[in-house]
Amino acid sequence: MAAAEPTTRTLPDPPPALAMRDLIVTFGPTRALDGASLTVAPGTIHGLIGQNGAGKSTLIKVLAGLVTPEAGTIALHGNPVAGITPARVEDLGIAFIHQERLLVPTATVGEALFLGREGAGSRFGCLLGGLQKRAEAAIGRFFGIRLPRNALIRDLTIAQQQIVQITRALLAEPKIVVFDEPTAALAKREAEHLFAAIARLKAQGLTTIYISHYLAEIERLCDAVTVMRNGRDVAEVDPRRTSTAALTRLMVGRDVSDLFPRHRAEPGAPMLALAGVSVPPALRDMSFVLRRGEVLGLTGLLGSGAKELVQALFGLLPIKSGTVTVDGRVAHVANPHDAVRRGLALVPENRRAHGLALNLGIRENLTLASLDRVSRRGWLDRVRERAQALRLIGDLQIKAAGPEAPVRTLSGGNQQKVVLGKWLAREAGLYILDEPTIGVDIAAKAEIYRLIAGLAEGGAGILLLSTDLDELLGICDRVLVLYRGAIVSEHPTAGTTADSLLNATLTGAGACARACAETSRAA
Ligand SMILES: Nc1ncnc2c1ncn2[C@@H]1O[C@H](COP(=O)(O)OP(=O)(O)OP(=O)(O)O)[C@@H](O)[C@H]1O
Repeated sequence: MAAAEPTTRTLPDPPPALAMRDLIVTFGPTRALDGASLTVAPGTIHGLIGQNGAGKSTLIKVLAGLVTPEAGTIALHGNPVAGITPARVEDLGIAFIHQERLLVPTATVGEALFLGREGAGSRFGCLLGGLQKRAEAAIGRFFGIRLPRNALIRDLTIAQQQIVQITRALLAEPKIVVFDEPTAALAKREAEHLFAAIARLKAQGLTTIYISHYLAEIERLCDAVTVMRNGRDVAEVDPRRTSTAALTRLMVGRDVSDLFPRHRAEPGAPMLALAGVSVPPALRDMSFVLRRGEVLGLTGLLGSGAKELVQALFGLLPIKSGTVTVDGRVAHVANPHDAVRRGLALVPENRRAHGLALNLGIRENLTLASLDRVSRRGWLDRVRERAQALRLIGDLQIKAAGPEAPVRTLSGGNQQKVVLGKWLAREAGLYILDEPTIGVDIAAKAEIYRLIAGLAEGGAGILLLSTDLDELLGICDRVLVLYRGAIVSEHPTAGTTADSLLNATLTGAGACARACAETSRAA
């Protein structure tokens, strides 16, 4: 008799950390989830991608107990769970890191981490020294870094604030952490810190769900990615073995070629010229010219002054010295109203706060800034207004139940498109666009770039503030780099690489000081 073969016993696979199955969620006429499923293996970083309105946030809201599905099941680590409510989420071991910063600006790091948590204070109130020590220990344990001592939340960079927010979530010892577009507000260098932190959490055994529109981040960080389209999961793939083009095709349902159109307008007369403009303490001695038909990029790290420049041009910060010329005339822009009167359109970064009337419909929001264009002798021409709104909804692929749907019912990315559409409809002479494509999906990005190129070809001047270096190189004619309140270099985009641009933003290396001097002379 032959000797018995040694038996090899394979351990069964552990159950998924999370298994959501066949979820249905309906909002009025919209099926936000139409049989969506998501399976996440324990200890992995799992990406979730899809076009604006695909249903990603709704899926996560079901997990957070904020939306109750009409059908479907949820299991955590192999155990079915029913009736998730926001109050039970922490006990279930799930933590959510949202885009919006929810920390109190005037709190210390210790207070932000521990107050409101059980066992945080003592009965003598907050023993600040004690909290401080515990805060340092917790941040050190999870992230291996130290934050400035005694700093208030408002003194921290956005990345540092995010670290505090994540640490606060981790103190509840979750097993699953969900990040919803965590890098939207981060400069490139800060995003690197966050990626390192997420990798560290994985090494500590945590399961992460990561939602992002940046496919490069998904490819770099995630072990698997679920692609959603129209309320369903259409694929789960290994992002490291799937090309960006293939991921895009899965999301959009077709190829998106030519993300960046090349507009070929010959720059015309100066549209905006700054000469020696100072906005203390943020900016000093800024000089540049933006011509008609030109897309001029502006970039810099947080604190570089780029944001303040945009605010000053729109009359939101006082200009102390120097001159601003718009279309050949010296302009004293004291407030946003003045700015609009002079033909300036600003698309702000914080669109939800500044750009939208959330309770009004899409049609009304789209035409708010351009009522004069859709009115005749003081009367609103409803037919023209509706036609214009429908055109923009089509151009920007705004996903909604219809043109009258209240803007608050749109997904985040679709709300962004409405603000952008509102200003594009105005057909201004000079556009200042602050991070116009953050939170916007790749197909809509291509459309927004096409619209920007179209505006430039039509003779508008466009100042594009962005931290997305590929976007700057893809759409601009030139890029100005700001560093600590001054323009340090100017880069014609032809022949410039993302690496050299990144280097300039990080180090302030003044590559083309001469070119800047030339433009200021031209002013
Ligand atoms: N409270 C609501 N009322 C009505 N419709 C809603 C509501 N919340 C979401 N929707 C709709 O459900 C669909 C899915 O939205 P969801 O926010 O889940 O998309 P998303 O994939 O997260 O998009 P984005 O990338 O823009 O954040 C969209 O068509 C949206 O308009």
